[in-house]
Amino acid sequence: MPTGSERGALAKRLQKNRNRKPKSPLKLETLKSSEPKNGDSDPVITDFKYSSNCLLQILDYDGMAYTFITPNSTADALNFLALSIKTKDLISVRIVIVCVEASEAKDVHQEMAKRGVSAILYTDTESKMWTSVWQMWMQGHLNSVLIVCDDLILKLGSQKANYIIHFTLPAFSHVFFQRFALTKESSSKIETFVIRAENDTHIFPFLKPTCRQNAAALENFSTMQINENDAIEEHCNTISPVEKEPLATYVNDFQTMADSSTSSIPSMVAAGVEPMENVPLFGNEKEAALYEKSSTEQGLSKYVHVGIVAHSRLPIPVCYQSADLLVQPQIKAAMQREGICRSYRNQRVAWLHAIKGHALTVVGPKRTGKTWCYLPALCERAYQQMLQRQPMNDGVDCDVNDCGPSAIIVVASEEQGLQLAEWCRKLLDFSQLDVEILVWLFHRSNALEVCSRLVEPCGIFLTTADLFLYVLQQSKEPNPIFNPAAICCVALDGFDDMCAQWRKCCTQLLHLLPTLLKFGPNQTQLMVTMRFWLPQMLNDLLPSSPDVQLVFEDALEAAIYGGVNFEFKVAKEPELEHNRDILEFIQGLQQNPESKNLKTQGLVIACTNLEQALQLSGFLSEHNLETSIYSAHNNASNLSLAQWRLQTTPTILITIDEVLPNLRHDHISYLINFQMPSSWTTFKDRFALLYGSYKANASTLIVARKQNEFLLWHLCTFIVKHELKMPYEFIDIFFQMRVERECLAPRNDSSLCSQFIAYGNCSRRDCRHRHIIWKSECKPPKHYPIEGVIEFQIIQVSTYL
Ligand SMILES: Nc1ncnc2c1ncn2[C@@H]1O[C@H](COP(=O)(O)OP(=O)(O)OP(=O)(O)O)[C@@H](O)[C@H]1O
Repeated sequence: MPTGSERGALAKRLQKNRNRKPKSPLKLETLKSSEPKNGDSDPVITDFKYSSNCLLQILDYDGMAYTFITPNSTADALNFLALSIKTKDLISVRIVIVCVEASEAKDVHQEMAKRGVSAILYTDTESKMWTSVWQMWMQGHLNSVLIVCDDLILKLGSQKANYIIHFTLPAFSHVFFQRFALTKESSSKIETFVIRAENDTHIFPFLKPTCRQNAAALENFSTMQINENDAIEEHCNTISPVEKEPLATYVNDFQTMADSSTSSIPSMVAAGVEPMENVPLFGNEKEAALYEKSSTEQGLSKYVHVGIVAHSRLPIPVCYQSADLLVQPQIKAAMQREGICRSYRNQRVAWLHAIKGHALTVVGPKRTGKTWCYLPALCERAYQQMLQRQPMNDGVDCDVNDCGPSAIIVVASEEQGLQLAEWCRKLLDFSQLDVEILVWLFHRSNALEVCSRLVEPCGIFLTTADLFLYVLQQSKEPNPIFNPAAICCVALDGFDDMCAQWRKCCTQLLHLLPTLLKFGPNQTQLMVTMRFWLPQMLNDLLPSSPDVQLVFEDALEAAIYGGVNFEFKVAKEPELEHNRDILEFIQGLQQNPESKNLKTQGLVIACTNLEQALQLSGFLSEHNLETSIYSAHNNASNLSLAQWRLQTTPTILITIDEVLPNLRHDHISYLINFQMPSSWTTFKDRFALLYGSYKANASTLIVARKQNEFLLWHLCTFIVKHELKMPYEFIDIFFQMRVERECLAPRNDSSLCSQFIAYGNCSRRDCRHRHIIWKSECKPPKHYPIEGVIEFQIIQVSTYL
C-alpha cells in the first residue's frame, strides 16, 4: 500500500495529468510483477466471446479472474456494464467501478443512472463521511454499485468487493498495478474487469487481436450467432445512421416528421428505406378507399379515427372485414368460424400492413383485439414459409441443414400461450403441410424434447420469454435448432407483462434478438403488442424495423409516445379551493415568458359535468379569463373547435367528458384535467384531444383528489411504469390509503414490504406485503450507535421505480 505522502503526491499527479493519453502503456510486466515469485509464466487468455458489441477476453491468472472488455464505443461499454450489473443481486454482491478522475466517475454515475443501475458516487477524499459510507457499504447496508476514483480506492482498499471494474485506466502503470495489488490482498475471490480500447494491443500483449471483423468470427455460444454477427455487421454497413440510432431518436424522427414543414426530404427516404415498397399507391378508387382517413405528411402517414391513432412511414391502408384480407381461404374461413368477421378498431389499420410483411406495434388495453391484429398475417406468412421449407413432392429435401421454426410467438404466460396455440391450430389447419405446424413449450421439463423437435423445420414455435431464452442458448453446433434465414416473423405478445415478469430475461433477449435476426423490410417481421408503451425496452428492436406501424388504442399511452409533458398536482381542500387552483395555474402560464398567449396555447379544461363547467367558467370570468363551454347541453355547444381557434379573443375551452369523442383539434397545447371522471377509461379517452398536438410540445396537468382512490391507483401504476416524476403528495396519499386499508384488514401473515423497508413508502398497487411495522421490528440492530451526537449525511435520494 502506498504511504500517506505517496498517496498525496499520486493524487496531485493524477490531477495534473488531465490531458494525458487516454490509455497508458501497461505492460505485461505489470501483471507479472504482482504475481508471487513461484509462478513466472505469461498470462494466457482462457476464453473469449463477443457480447453486446464488446469483445471479452478472459484471463484466469494466479487464481484470479480478469476479463478484458474491448467495446466498440463508450456507449457499448456502458450498456454492457449496465446489463451485466443488472444480472447481479446487489444485496449479496458488492461491485466497485474505478475511474481515474472524479469527473469521469461522475459521468459513469450519470450514465449508470440512465440505464437504471443504482450507484453511489464517492469521489470526495476529504469527506469525513467516506469511511462510514465505505463501512456501511462493505457491511451490506448500502446495496448499490460503488463508483470511486483512484484516490479513494487506493486509500481504503477493496477487500470486500466481489467485482472490480476498471472503467478508465490510469496514466501510470504502477498506479494500475496498485489497483491490482489491492485485489490480491483480498481474502475473498474478486473478479476484475478492465475496459480497454481496441488499439491497446501493445499494452496487453497477451490479449488477442480484436478488430471488429475478427470479432464476428470468434467462438460464441452458438455458431448461428457467429454467422449472424457477420451478417449483422454487413447489414449495419448498408443501413443508414437513422436505422442504427436508438429508439428515442427514432420516435423523435416520427415526431419531427410530423412537424417537418421545413424539411423537404422525408426522413424515410433519407434513411434509405424505399418508401411505399410493396404498398399499392392509390391506383384506383377501390384502393384509394383503403387509405381513407389516413393522411401522409412529409413521409409520415397518420391515421386518427375514433380512439385510434396510427403512425407509419408507409401509407396506412384500412380493412373493415376479414373477407377482404389477402390470406389463404382456409385462414379466412377459420377466422370467420372464430367470429372474427369485422375488424376491431386497431385491426382496421393493422391487418393490411401486417399482411404485407411490415413490422407492427400495437398498444392498447386488455382484450381489445391486439393479438388478432398480427395473428392472421403471422399464420399466412408462416404457412408460405412452411410450403417452401417442406420436402418437395419428389422427395428431395430443400435444404438438409434447415432446422427450426418459421415463426416465433413469445407470450407472457402459459394461459395466454395455450389460447394462442388453439387459434394457430385452427388458422393453420392445412392437410398438405408436411412439417410440424405448431411446437409449444411452457415448462422447462419439456425443453429437451422440444429442442429435439426443433431440429427439423417446423411452423410456429410458441413459448414464454424465459423459455425462449433458454432454448436459444441450447442452439449449438452440431445441432442448431434455429435457422435465422427461415424465421419470417417474431411476435412478442403482451410485451409489458413479459418484462414485468422476467425483466432480466427480456433485457437479455432484446439484446440477443437483433444479433440473431435481421429485422426490417423483406426480412424478419417484428410484431409487438403491449398495454404500456415501453420505448426504453424496445430500444434495440424497433430501430431496425423502419417499416413499423405504431397503433395506439389508448390515448394516454399515445400521449407518452407523443412526448406530452405530464404534470401532477393534488387538489387543495376544501372543494371551493379547486377553482382557485386552476386560476393560479393559468395565471402562472400567462406570466411565463415562454407562453405566448392562451389563444396560441390552445388551453382546454376537462370537467366531468356541465354544472362544474359552468361554475368554473363563472369563476374564471370573474377573474377576467374568458372561457367557452363545449357541451351537448350548452347553448354554445354548436361551437366547433375550429371556430374556437378562430375567435378573435383568446378563450379557454371548457369541455365535459360526454362530448370529448366529438372533439378533434390539431393545436391543443394544454389539457387541464380539472376533475377526474369516475372511470379510468373515460379519463384516458380525454387524451385523444392531443392526438394532433404531439409536435407542439403539448402538456397536461392532472389534478387529483384523495377521493378518487380507484383512479389514483391507476395513475400511480401509470407514473411508475413510465418512470415519470411522482409528486411527494401523491406518494403520501397512496401510502396513507394503503395503511388505512391495512388497519382495517391487517396482513399478519405477510412479510414486511421491501420497498417500504427501503424507502418508507410503497407505490405498487397490487403489493400483497405488510406496510405496518410491528414493535418488535422497530428495534435498531445492536451495532447501531445509541449515544452521543449522531450525524447523518444524505448520500443519495432514490425512488423505487
Ligand atoms: N375482430 C374481431 N371480431 C370479433 N371478436 C374478436 C375480434 N378480434 C378479437 N376478438 C376477440 O376478442 C378477444 C380478445 O382478443 P385478443 O386476444 O386479440 O385481444 P388482446 O388485446 O390481445 O388481449 P390481451 O390483452 O388479453 O392479450 C378474443 O376472444 C378474440 O377472439
